[in-house]
Amino acid sequence: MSTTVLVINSGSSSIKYQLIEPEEGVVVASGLVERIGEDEGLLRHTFEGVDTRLTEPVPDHGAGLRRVLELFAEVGPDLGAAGIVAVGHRVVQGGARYSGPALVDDHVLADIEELIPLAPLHNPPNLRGIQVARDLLPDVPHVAVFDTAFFSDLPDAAATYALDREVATRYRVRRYGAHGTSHQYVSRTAATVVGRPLEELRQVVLHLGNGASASAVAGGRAVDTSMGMTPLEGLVMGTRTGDIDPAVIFHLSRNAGFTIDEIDDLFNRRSGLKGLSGKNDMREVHGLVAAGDAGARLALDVYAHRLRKYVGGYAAVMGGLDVLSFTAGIGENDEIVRAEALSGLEFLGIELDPARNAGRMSEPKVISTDRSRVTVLVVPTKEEQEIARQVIDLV
Ligand SMILES: Nc1ncnc2c1ncn2[C@@H]1O[C@H](COP(=O)(O)OP(=O)(O)O)[C@@H](O)[C@H]1O
Ligand SMILES: CC(=O)OP(=O)(O)O
Ligand SMILES: [Mg+2]
Repeated sequence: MSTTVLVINSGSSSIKYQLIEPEEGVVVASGLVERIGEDEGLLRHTFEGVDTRLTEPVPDHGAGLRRVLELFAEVGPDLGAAGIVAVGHRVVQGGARYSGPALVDDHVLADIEELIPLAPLHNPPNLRGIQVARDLLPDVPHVAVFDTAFFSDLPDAAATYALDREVATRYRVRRYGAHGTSHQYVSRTAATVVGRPLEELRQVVLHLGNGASASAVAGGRAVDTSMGMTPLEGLVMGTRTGDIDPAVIFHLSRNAGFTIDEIDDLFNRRSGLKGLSGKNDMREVHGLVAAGDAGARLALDVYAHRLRKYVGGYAAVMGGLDVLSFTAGIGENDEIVRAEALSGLEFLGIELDPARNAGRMSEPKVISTDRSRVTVLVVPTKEEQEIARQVIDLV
């Protein structure tokens, strides 16, 4: 029986999981619980090429994870006999304390709980996932792998808000970033794909999923990233505003009678693509655009405009650009967004090849022309496999 790691990625409304043989890079089983907390939850469990799909209410992340472990017992593989040496947990916010993975103990749990204000949508389900998994699999080590770790040594100029220093220090207000496991994996993989040393490359990574973020990676080190103190800042996302003038908060509070919680809900859950078009899924936005919907067209324009600003800004931060990679649900699958995000950036040396850009990618692929000065790639992210690798390194 080979060594396996169970990886649990508890998102704001979903749980993704994989049972992985890290040395061989083999995914033994995988699955997804979506729409947690809604009327009907969706579950998919894949083992030996067979998909088991279920629709049933999943009230919260604890219930979702218990159901996942039942599915392992019902459909296989048997977790007791699967050779699990550790469980890896994605945790979004590790604050300034964690620059690498950590063996979960009571101190680490207390830290994750204490950091909830800095990732209110993500750390609570992450914490719940760890608690339930520890109860159900008490005999193996559990490891937390933090989204913020890759950004823990961001240059001060990029990490610091121009805010009163005493207030910022006392309340730990700075930029922590997120999606770091993905940005790290993709930037390292991109160097391999272009066949050049990581140390030589100035890279931009665009992680475009439901949450979305951009990073500038110079010589393998993150030098800037678009998510800030929380995963609300930066790019336009499925339901989040990304960058917005903070004075909008004062305005809505003073002049429109919104409470702080209502503004939080508005910015995090009712904005972004959903706020502009009514749909948070990019596939549905395209459907509306094709039917001539003006709100959806504007949503796509705002989305692409924001991306172009970040690409240009990060090229300026690094004094040039060698490699740009797209990843995550939209980045891997959406040729229209990829093309619109880079249109007009020929002056930076970016030239997309329409034929190479066409279609959905499940393997790393070059999508720029041979004469493009910047090599543009699609690199499917493998957050779960990267987490498993870091877990094995630690235990
Ligand atoms: N074929 C596709 N074309 C365009 N967008 C897609 C496609 N498939 C998925 N997406 C987008 O990817 C998003 C999910 O991305 P993913 O990286 O799985 O996000 P998360 O990890 O944040 O849940 C969906 O909300 C949708 O907008
Ligand atoms: C940090 C973050 O936004 O994560 P996700 O994309 O999984 O919501
Ligand atoms: Mg994700």
